Amino acid sequence: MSDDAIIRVRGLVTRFGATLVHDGLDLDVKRGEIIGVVGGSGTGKSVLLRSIVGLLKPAEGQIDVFGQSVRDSDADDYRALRRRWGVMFQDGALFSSLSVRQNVEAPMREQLDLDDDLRALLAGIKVRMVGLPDKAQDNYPSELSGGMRKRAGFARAIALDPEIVFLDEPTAGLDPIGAAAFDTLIKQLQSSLGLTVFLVTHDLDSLHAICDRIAVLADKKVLAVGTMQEMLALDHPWVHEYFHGPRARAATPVAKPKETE
Ligand SMILES: Nc1ncnc2c1ncn2[C@@H]1O[C@H](COP(=O)(O)OP(=O)(O)OP(=O)(O)O)[C@@H](O)[C@H]1O
Repeated sequence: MSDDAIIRVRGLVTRFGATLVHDGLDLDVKRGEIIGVVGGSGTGKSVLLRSIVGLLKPAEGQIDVFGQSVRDSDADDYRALRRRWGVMFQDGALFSSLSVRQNVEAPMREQLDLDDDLRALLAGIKVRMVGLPDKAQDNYPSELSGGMRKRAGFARAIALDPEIVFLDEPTAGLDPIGAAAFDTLIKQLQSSLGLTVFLVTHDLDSLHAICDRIAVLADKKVLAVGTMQEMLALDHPWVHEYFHGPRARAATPVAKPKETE
C-alpha cells in the first residue's frame, strides 16, 4: 500500500437492489498520477467514480479522499472536500440552458464569493486553458461540437483549481484525432497544474498515451492495478483479451518483436 494515496478505497460494497456491483473493492490512487480505470461494460467504473465523489452511498466500505472519509463528512466538510476536486461526467454533462461561461461559473457561484467581473474573468481563463476559442464562452452547449462540449466540461471541472479531476470517458464519441488531442490536453493540464487524474475509459490509446497506472475492474473488484507492462503480463481471460486483442494491438504504439520459437 502506498502512503501517498490521495484516494483510498477499502472494502467497497455497492448494491442496487439485488444487483451487486462491487464486492470488497480496494483501490489506492497516488497523488499526481493519471490512473486509468478500465473494465467491461457494467462492471461499475462510473459507479465507483460517483461513490468516491460522494454521489452514491455504498452499502459497506471506506472511502477516504485527502485522508478524510467522504461518507462520514458532515455537510460543511463535504463542501470543503468537493472544492478540492472537479468532475467531468460523460458527455460533459453541461447545463443546456447556460452558456459555456455560465457553466464554468456555476461551481464558482456555489463555492466562491466573487464579484461578477472577476468570476467572468476567471471563467474565461479556464475556457482558454482547455483550448476553446474566446468566442465559445458565449455559445450554448447545443451550438458546440462534441469535442468542444467535452472541453467545456473539462473547463468546468477545473473551475475551482482542483487537486483531483475525475473524468468519465472523456474521449468517448470523439474521432481519433479529437481523442488524441483531448489526451494531450489532459496530460498537459495534469503536469502543469500538478493534478491527480482519475480517468474512466475504454480508450486503449489513452491508456498507452497518458496513464501512469491502470486499474482493471472485473469480478466486482479491482482485479489488478499497475503499469501497462504489468497489465500485459496478467493471466486473466478478460484482461488478456482486452490488452492483447485486435484493438489493443492497433493501439500499441510500438510493435513488440515477435517471440521466436
Ligand atoms: N442509479 C442506479 N440505479 C440502479 N442501477 C444502477 C445505477 N447506476 C448504475 N447502476 C448499475 O450498476 C452497474 C454498473 O454501472 P456503471 O455505469 O458503473 O458501469 P460502467 O462500468 O461504467 O459501464 P460502461 O462502461 O458501460 O459505462 C450496471 O449494472 C448499472 O446498470
